[in-house]
Amino acid sequence: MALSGVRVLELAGLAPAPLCGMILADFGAKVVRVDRPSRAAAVSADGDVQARGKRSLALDLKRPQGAAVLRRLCRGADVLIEPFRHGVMERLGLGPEVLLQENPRLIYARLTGFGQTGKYAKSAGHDINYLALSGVLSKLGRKNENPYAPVNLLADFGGGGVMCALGIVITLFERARSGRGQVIDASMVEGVAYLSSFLWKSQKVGLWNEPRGKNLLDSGAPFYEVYRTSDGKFMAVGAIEPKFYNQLIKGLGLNVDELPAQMSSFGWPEMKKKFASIFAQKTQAEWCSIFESTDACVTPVLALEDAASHQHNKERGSFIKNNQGEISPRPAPVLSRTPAVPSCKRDPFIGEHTEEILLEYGFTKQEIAKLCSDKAIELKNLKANL
Ligand SMILES: C[C@H](CCC[C@H](C)C(=O)SCCNC(=O)CCNC(=O)[C@H](O)C(C)(C)COP(=O)(O)OP(=O)(O)OC[C@H]1O[C@@H](n2cnc3c(N)ncnc32)[C@H](O)[C@@H]1OP(=O)(O)O)[C@H]1CC[C@H]2[C@@H]3[C@H](O)C[C@@H]4C[C@H](O)CC[C@]4(C)[C@H]3C[C@H](O)[C@]12C
Repeated sequence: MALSGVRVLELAGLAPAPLCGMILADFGAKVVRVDRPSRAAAVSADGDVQARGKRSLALDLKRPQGAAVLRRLCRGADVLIEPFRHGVMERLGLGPEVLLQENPRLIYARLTGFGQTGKYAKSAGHDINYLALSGVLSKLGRKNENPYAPVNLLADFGGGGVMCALGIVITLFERARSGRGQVIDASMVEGVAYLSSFLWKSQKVGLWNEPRGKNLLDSGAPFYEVYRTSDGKFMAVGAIEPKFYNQLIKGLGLNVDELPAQMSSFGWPEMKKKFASIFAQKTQAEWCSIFESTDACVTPVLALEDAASHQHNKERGSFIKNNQGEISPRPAPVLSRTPAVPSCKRDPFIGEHTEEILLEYGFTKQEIAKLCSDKAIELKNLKANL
C-alpha cells in the first residue's frame, strides 16, 4: 500500500485525531495508538470508534518512565499525532524541540481546535466552536432559523482529521527530498475555513448576497433543496444548470414556460411550495423511477443502512464489512495501483499490543517487565476480556 512502512504514533484523543490515524492505517501505515492505561483513562479509547487497523499501547505519560518510553518510540517513528491542547506535551517534556532534537526526521503533527498560538490556544472546545470561529457556521441553516452544525463533520473531520492527514502526507513527501521532519500546526478553525475557501472566493460573484437560507446553495433555491415524499421519505434536488433544471420540471409534470424564470429569486418561495406539494404526491420509490437515468439531478435521501445496500454503491463496493459484521465506508479515494486495504479485524483493546510494540521498537523483555512494575505501561491480559 502507498504508506507501507510508515510508522505512526497516535496519542489517543477525541474524534479528529483518530480519523487522521485511521486514514493513514487504511493506506498502509503502521499506526500505534498510545492509550492512557485503562485505570487512568478519563476519555478512554472506548470512544475511539475509528480504530480500524491500529494497535494499542497503554502508556502513562505522566510518569517519567512513561514519557521516556514515548521519547524512545519517537526516535524510531516517522509521525507523531498529538491531539491535546497547546502546552500539554511541553508539560510532559515531550514538546517538538525535544522530540525533533532526538529525531530530526520526525513529523510532529499537532491537531488542535484553535492552533498552537492565539488567544484561544489553551481553551477547550469542540467541533461547533471551531466551526463558529471560522465564520462558516454563520452560513449554515435555513431562513429565519439559527445556524446549525452538520453533526461534527466539518471541523472535526473535514477541517481536522482529513486536513491533518493531508499535512502529514505532504510533509512525508517533502522529507523524501530534504530528509527532515517538521511540526504541523493543524488548527481545526483554519482547516474548516480553508475547506470553505469557496464561500470566500464566491462572495464577489453574488452567491451569498442574501441572509442565511435565502441563497442558491443554502436552501434558498427551489431547485437545490430536499423535499418530503408521500411515504415520509425525502428526495434531494440539485438541478442547477438550465439543461438539468428543464429535466426536473419535466419530471414534475410542469411547463417551464408557465413558471417564473429559474434564477429569479423573487419567485423561489412560491416555486418551492409548488415543488413541495408535487413531491408530496408520490413515494420515494415512484420519484426514483421517474428521475432514474435522467440528468434532473434528483436522488433519494438514503438512510445509512440503505446507502450501503443501494445498487450504485454496491456495484462500486463503497461500503465494507469487518469480521464483526460492522459496515462502514471503504477508504477514499480509490487508488488504481496501490489501493487502501482496510483491516477487517476488530478494534484493539486498550494496551492489547503493548508488549509486541515495545519489542518491535527494541525494548527488551527485562525493560518491559520493569516498566510494568513501575506502572508506566499496561499489558492487556486478553483473558481478562473474554
Ligand atoms: C464522541 C464524543 C466526541 C465527539 C467529538 C466532539 C464533537 C469534538 O469536537 S472532539 C474535538 C475536541 N477538540 C480537540 O480535539 C482539539 C484539541 N484537544 C483539546 O482541545 C482538548 O484535548 C479537549 C478540549 C478535547 C479535552 O481537554 P482535556 O482537558 O480533557 O485534555 P487536554 O487539555 O488536551 O489534556 C490532556 C490531558 O491528558 C493527559 N494525558 C493524555 N494522554 C495521556 C497518557 N497516555 N497518560 C497520561 N496522561 C495522559 C495529558 O497529560 C493532559 O493532562 P493535563 O491536563 O494534566 O496536562 C466523545 C466526547 C465525550 C465522550 C464520552 C465521555 O468521555 C464519557 C465516556 C467515556 C468512556 O470511556 C467511553 C464512553 C463515553 C460516553 C465517551 C464517548 C465518546 O467518546 C464521547 C461522547
